[in-house]
Amino acid sequence: MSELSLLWNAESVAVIGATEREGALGRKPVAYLQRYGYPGRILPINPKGGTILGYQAYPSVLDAPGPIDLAFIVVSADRVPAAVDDCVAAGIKVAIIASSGFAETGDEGAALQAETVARARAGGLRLVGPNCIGAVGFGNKVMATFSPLFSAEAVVSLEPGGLGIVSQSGALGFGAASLGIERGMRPGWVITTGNDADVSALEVLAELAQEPSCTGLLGYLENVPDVDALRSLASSGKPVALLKSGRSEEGGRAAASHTGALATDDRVLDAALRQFGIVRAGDIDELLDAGDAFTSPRRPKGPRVAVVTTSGGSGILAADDVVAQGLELTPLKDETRAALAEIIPSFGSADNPVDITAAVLSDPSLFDRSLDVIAADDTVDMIIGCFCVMTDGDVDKAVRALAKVAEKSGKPVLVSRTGADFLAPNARATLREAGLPDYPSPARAVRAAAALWQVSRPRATDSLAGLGIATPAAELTEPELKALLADAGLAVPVGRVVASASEAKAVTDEVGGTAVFKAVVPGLVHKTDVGAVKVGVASADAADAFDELSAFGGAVLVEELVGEGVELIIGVRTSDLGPVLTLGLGGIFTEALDDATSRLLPLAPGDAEAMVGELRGKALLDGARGRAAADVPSLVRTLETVAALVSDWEGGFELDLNPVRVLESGTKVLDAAHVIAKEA
Ligand SMILES: CC(=O)SCCNC(=O)CCNC(=O)[C@H](O)C(C)(C)COP(=O)(O)OP(=O)(O)OC[C@H]1O[C@@H](n2cnc3c(N)ncnc32)[C@H](O)[C@@H]1OP(=O)(O)O
Repeated sequence: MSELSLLWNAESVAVIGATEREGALGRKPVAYLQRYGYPGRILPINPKGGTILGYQAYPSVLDAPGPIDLAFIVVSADRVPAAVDDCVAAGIKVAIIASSGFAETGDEGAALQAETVARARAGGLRLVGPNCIGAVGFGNKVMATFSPLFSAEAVVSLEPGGLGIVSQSGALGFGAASLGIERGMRPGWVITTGNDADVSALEVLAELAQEPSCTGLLGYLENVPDVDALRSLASSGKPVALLKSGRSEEGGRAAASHTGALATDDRVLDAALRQFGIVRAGDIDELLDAGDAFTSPRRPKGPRVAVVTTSGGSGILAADDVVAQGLELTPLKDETRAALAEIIPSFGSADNPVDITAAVLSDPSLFDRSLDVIAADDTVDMIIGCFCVMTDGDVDKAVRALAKVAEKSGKPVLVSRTGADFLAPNARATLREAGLPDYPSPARAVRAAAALWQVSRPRATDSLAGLGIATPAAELTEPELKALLADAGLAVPVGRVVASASEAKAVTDEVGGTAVFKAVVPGLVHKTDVGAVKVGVASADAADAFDELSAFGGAVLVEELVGEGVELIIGVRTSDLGPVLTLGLGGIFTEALDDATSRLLPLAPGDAEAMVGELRGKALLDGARGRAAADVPSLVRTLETVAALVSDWEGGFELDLNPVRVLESGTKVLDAAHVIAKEA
């Protein structure tokens, strides 16, 4: 058992700063442990000793009978380091520091925090917090918190479930948990980690994921997550949704390259979470909605959705959302549609979204018959039932049919129910008991379905091999970089650096009589903007072009004029999460088009192909408007080669291949720049 799991398995809890003083935060953990019937030992710590809420109090953890599994520290910040020393001396392995007054307050608090963490680490004590509201493991009734949530009757009588909620923000964590409980969710754990000074929220999530009874995890993070911890969390196989604040920092980071502008840390996090099969929630509702979807044990085998509705309007809204969320609205098989046409009234629709109409209210068998046919269609991976105003009686009938079909088919069934609770006061409970996630709008139901697909889709685990080419020691000029790219197996234009006008003419003739001339000036990234590139120089003009570009003070590169194709950018930059590969459409116009996709490296098989597929303008590669199709397989190989090339490079660089031109046959890197980032 890892020490972190003591947060919910502790058989003894010391409350340092426990007091009987009414209203004091140090009273609450003792009162909650007592009220919830904590079966372990409760050890109030207070210099005055005596008894607190009937329990023997001790002046220090060193005076209390050991072993002590968990300490909850709730004394003023200046007293915390000494309390931590005592915990170390008493052999305690995990302490929660609820006290505020640390890094969140400024430099002095940060120093106090660093000192506290250093003492704990030296003594083998893990610290949760400071500036948090504690941790709760419902199963073992470990209520190490002062959150007022636990004084509510609804929570005292809560039967614990398998959902874990972990939040850096204490108030938000318990606030979200309270909203979840109000909906009927049954969390098993709520853990808050405050400043994440030692133990991070992500580490707690990864630890909870190891609990056999944990069925899903929701997290709120403020810090940029550690990529290895994310990977290990993802590899647990438990469904996870994360809400990460700080999106607005997007674009705030100054970047030397186009890739830097396209792959901001927030976008990289989006890409990483997608890659790892973790849901990124946009707000608290979405987080809880995903949590509700996770509680159903059924997982979709694919992204194809059938919408069944009694309301044409909500069916159409759901269909729009299915597409917007990247799911697929299955057209259904011919035989399914034919069978539905026999069942559904003529004013309904046997096409997806399937409208069984309000006639179902007088003939509930319509539910069973139509759902049976839909669920049996193997082009259907998930079913979303969209209903509007319903009474409890209507809900009962729908739920019976929906639960039966979910059970029989093993396919997830989600419900959108647009109508007030006062019309159907028992509906929420009925749906929850039947294991059917229930949402107030088609958009929220579909978003939850997308979350379910995100955590269920197969993920490649192997990664592609590296090429073993070492990090360039310094920023390379374009010809040097192209030579390195060519060594790695990438196609670059034929050509070379020339030393004289006559050599410039000779190379122009060698490459076909018309060439591209470029000034080679170290540090000059956007050459076209300053006239340092001449495209389509004829042999007769080679000498003049050479003289003109020599004026930039560097060497001159003469290259073949590469034919028409689709221009893209391929870039790699190191982010807080590690190296990230970005593919963007548009070459030099890529920032304006903002059509880009990223993956953390290393790539797994299939990733490069998926990236190409994610471009909104992918149709350009397929040969839009009568143009020849571009060589997509060669583009995929190019991406994989770039990923393999940089796999052994150390952090702190940006590599821009821009433009990369995909031809009818082959893909060529027309220009490339390598920048060593100022701050690695
Ligand atoms: C909101 C969010 O989302 S996250 C933020 C979460 N955290 C918070 O909100 C906490 C904010 N408040 C604080 O940080 C405060 O400093 C608190 C609540 C931790 C402590 O407040 P104070 O009452 O000033 O603490 P203080 O250190 O004086 O003592 C508390 C009790 O511990 C006792 N105590 C003092 N020293 C010790 C010690 N070394 N060991 C044990 N008990 C001690 C005190 O005697 C007192 O008990 P008493 O009232 O019976 O005499």
